[in-house]
Amino acid sequence: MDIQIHASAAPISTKNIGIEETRRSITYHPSVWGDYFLAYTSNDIYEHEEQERQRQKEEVKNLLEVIPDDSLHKLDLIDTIQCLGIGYHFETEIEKSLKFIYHTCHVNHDEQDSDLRTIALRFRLLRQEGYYVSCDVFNKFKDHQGKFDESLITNLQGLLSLYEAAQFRVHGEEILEEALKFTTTYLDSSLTHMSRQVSEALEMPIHKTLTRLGARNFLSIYQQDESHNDILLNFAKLDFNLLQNMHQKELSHITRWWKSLEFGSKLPFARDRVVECYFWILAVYFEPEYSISRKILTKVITMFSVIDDIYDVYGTLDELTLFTDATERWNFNDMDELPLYMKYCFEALSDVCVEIAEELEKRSKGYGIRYVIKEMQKLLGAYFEEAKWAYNRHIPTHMEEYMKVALISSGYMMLSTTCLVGMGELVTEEAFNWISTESIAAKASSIIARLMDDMAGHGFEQKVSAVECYMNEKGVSKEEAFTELQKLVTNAWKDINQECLHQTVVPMAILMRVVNLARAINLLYRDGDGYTNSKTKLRGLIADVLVEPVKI
Ligand SMILES: CC(C)=CCC/C(C)=C/CC/C(C)=C/COP(=O)(O)OP(=O)(O)O
Repeated sequence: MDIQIHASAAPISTKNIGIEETRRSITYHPSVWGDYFLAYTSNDIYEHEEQERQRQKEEVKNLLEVIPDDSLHKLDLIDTIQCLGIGYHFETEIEKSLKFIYHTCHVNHDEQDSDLRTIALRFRLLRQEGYYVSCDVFNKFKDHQGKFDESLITNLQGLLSLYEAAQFRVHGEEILEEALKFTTTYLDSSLTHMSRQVSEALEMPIHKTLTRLGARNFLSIYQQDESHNDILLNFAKLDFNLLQNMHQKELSHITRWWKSLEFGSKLPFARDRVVECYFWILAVYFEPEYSISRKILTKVITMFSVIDDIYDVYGTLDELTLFTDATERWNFNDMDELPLYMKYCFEALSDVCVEIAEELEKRSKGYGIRYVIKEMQKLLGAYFEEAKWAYNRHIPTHMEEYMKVALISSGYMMLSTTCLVGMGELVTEEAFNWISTESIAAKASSIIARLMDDMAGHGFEQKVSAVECYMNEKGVSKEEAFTELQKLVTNAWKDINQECLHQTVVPMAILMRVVNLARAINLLYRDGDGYTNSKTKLRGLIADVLVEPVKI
């Protein structure tokens, strides 16, 4: 762990004590990347590479057209295309095929002659697309005692497919709970030629995998598979590298913005994690059409990382009161009372908001800025509430009291709302309204973010967390609290799965941003706070996606 908490860390009353002595302080490790990405200014994609991409894309499209929708090969082809991270090129074709597959498998009840692998694969591909398929399709794999048939344990492909399908379970689907236990037990103990694929799946199922990381891993697994298709493999490699080029260039631009703020000298106490923030947002959208969204959301999350450090670490209670008041009024002319470091921060945040407003105006969606700023203000208010708890050494007596504030302070409601910016025609006032008030998935994603962050930070973060609240309220041990909070995280995933099966007022493309936010937090926080301590695991993941090209 690379965080050092200084001796004067405990929050204390500021009365009669010099401001500097009352400040909490934590030393974070410096940026892993520094100016590394600045160099990628002009790695333009050459015309001949773009032409080659188009040519190869047509070949893959032909494959999709040639294989009929009622053939089992079609399921495999769609799955491979999606795992290789190139599904975004063929959304229309895949959507059309899955629609056909959904209607025919429903109407014909033709499950009788399909094996476990096929049924589970079809189930997953359809649920991924938002189609409800009953989990009763797995009943036939149970024995007369109502348990999964032991003979299935030699069918590794089937088990793996069932394991991946079970990730899409919603509340009350007992058979999928059993399926998950059954498959995990046997996959865990399997040692076969499939072992790399199995161990990667156990580590991170497809449902929770970030598209770019998943593509990178699957590319090497697929390449080693003797039955691989060269058309798919070559296109996926080329596309991976061309996208990487584009992302590097964006990151160069964002690094320049970050350096221009000079926070390293103006707010030296704050975490310097702009590259990690970009990676976080790349998980939310990686496609070329969302370049502006990525730029904006990376700036927003980077700003809130600094602001989080102001509230959690550096700011005194008096300063935080002034800052919260000023941001509540959102008036940049009345910053005189703020300490200089807060002025710098507020100015930078305001500039980002002006950029957001301009972007929305360009597309005649000017109303969106109201929603964005309102969510930011709610977030700042929640940060302030938590700072007061810390200063007053208050631990909420009930989880309900804590979660009311902590769900907002997770920042995920604000990010879910702001991620609509730059999403073009998909964005409507209804969508803004729905995400910020009604979406079950956005709330679930916030629960996942808050609880995973609290479990990861337990024991060394100085702020109140769900772990202490739960232990206090229920009178249980830390271990029991972790088990229960983990269950809440699992349930939140079921909420997300459920909402993705309903026809909501927003298109699936919007809902997927919220799902992707949950995937990002799961990756970054499941083995501790991988964001703050980004020198080890996260550094490698960033290198895989943003530094190392795939060997052609
Ligand atoms: C993890 C999380 C809740 C992320 C929400 C998204 C968001 C606004 C990210 C900005 C960076 C940030 C505050 C990371 C969490 O730091 P931290 O672990 O110090 O967060 P905390 O102060 O809320 O515990």
